[in-house]
Amino acid sequence: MEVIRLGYPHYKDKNKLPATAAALGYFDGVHLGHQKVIGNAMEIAREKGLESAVMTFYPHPKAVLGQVKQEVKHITPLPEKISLIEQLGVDYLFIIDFSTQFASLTPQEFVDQYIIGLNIVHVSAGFDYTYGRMGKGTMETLPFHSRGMFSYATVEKLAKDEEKVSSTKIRGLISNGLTDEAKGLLGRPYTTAGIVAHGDKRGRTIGFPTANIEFNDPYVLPSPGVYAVRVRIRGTWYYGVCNVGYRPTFEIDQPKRSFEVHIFHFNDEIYGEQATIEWHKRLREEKKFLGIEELVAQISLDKQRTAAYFGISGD
Ligand SMILES: Cc1cc2nc3c(=O)[nH]c(=O)nc-3n(C[C@H](O)[C@H](O)[C@H](O)COP(=O)(O)O)c2cc1C
Ligand SMILES: Nc1ncnc2c1ncn2[C@@H]1O[C@H](COP(=O)(O)OP(=O)(O)OP(=O)(O)O)[C@@H](O)[C@H]1O
Repeated sequence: MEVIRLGYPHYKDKNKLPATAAALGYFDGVHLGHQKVIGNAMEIAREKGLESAVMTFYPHPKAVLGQVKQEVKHITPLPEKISLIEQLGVDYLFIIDFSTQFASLTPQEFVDQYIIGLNIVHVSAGFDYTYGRMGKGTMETLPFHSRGMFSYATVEKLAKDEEKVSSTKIRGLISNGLTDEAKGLLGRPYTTAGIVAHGDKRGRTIGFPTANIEFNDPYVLPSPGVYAVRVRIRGTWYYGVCNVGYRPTFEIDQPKRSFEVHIFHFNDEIYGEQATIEWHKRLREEKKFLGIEELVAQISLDKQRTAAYFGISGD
């Protein structure tokens, strides 16, 4: 897949770009609804003998337009979005630098400069796609703005339990601990990539060594609790059980949520290495135990439940 980054204005010569069928949207999460839209563009590309493309934006429009104060939390920070779109088999990815100048283009200017001007000859987008200043352009206005220069397909809503599959919905599920439901809308388990940091080394003393994972990318993170997970280290997936939270039993008053995974059948020294957590099922809330013995008994149970969930041996 060729990645083409563009600003505003852009200086691409339309005649040097292949004719593409492109899917348009922000695509955080590359969820099943997004896959339907991208799949539609790829199918039409095949039928019409075009290259397939996706057009997305960076950073998030809400961050640029000042609708959210903090950094926008993502299901898939940009590198992961790129890799997932590539895995779908898309030929070209246009990433437009979303600036206030770009956002102030009228719908017609956006269409002229970023659709017709990029040699996109077919557009696939969802029923609720909007474009141009204040999102004034919609799939109803697209025929008018197209000037007859490209074809278009409106992809119908993909819903689950009568609710639209959306990035917003999935972010809500993850931050409420419903990672198994998020899996059903993403079409794959939710993953977050981080680095193994030094913890307090208390885990070893209680018989359950843990890897303390720090996430530097702006991920939506699961709520406090204990989760059945898989962890990828040096290219190998392991099963594990992860505690998310503040470890109230130790009354350490830590301000930051920690992510500690006890990895099954694993003893290597991995500080500073990359670790990707694949979030499966939340098993329980994080609790304050009266003593270490109670905590240890509970962690043994958590391990057993995790093993049962994955259908593996619990030793
Ligand atoms: C599966 C699992 C469940 C845990 N559940 C809790 C809990 O409910 N409450 C709590 O205070 N700590 C809980 N812990 C966190 C332990 O307190 C933590 O692993 C210990 O403090 C070691 O941390 P350290 O290696 O950073 O020193 C859990 C840890 C694991 C691995
Ligand atoms: N469930 C869905 N069914 C059909 N099309 C969808 C669906 N979800 C998104 N799309 C389309 O996919 C493209 C990307 O959408 P967008 O990035 O806005 O995702 P979203 O999940 O709708 O996000 P948000 O929750 O922020 O509204 C758009 O063309 C949009 O219309």
